[in-house]
Amino acid sequence: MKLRFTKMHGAGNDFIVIDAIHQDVSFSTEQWCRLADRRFGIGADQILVVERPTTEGCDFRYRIFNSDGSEVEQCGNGARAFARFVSDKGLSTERSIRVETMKGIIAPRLEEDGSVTVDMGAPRLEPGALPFDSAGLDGLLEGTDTTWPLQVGGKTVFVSVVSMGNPHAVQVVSDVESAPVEQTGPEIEAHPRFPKRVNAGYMQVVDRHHICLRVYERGAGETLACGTGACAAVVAGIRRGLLDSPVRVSAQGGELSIAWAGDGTPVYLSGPAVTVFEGEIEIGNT
Ligand SMILES: N[C@H](CCC[C@H](N)C(=O)O)C(=O)O
Repeated sequence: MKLRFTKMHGAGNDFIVIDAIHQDVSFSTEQWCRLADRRFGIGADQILVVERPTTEGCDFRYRIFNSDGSEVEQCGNGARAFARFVSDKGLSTERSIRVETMKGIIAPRLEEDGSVTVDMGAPRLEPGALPFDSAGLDGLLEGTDTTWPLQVGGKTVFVSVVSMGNPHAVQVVSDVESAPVEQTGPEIEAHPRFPKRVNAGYMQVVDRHHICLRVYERGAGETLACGTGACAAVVAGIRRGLLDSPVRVSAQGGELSIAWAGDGTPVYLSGPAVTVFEGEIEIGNT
């Protein structure tokens, strides 16, 4: 079958976006992987699928597939691209929309300056939300209840665990450029204390309103930016008394802005959403 798609990115985190309202899109894991493959397919970190809503009061349903074919709960950079896509394609005439995901409802808003701001919902910090197996660990590091000692590469690293719908383990490093992302990212992603795996964040605190961040993403490897990773890092930094909202997040692919007013309130993610090209691809039946 011929599949129409749009290639997009948000701060270098790149996506294939598919209108599944006007196309039949029910692919196997292998087909998702082939589409995302940078040599045998189109190439992307994630594939974003636009569907009709199943929840009252929502405008769309938003499904997310990592490049390894795994379907996941949330994608922050993708939410901005999603909002730009449905507007540009005339699927919505509203500047603000409500979108249901596997884990909750998000609300992207198209801004006058071309950026997109997303209400990503409230973070969850209890280990069971990720899930994270904290059995036998003494998590109260520096008086926080989000930071836990994790055995990685024969050493103990202290990670803050935050769920933005999807799971994040964020550590503070002195310099992101020299952080062991490639060496320890895969081990943290697949760590047995994260039964559904985890996104591994490495955050350098520049000042109380600015961090640099790298993320080794679950199911995709290191990406040039990670929206939910930026949310999780700022939440962790604020709770550890290192940051004050709003926070500028410098990723390798661009800048994001995060605002959070504290426990029980939503995290707001702002940043770019760029269309790169439109395309069609012939995809086999298996
Ligand atoms: N790899 C993530 C999904 C994509 C998140 C990221 N691209 C973002 O912008 O939030 C996971 O498996 O939870």
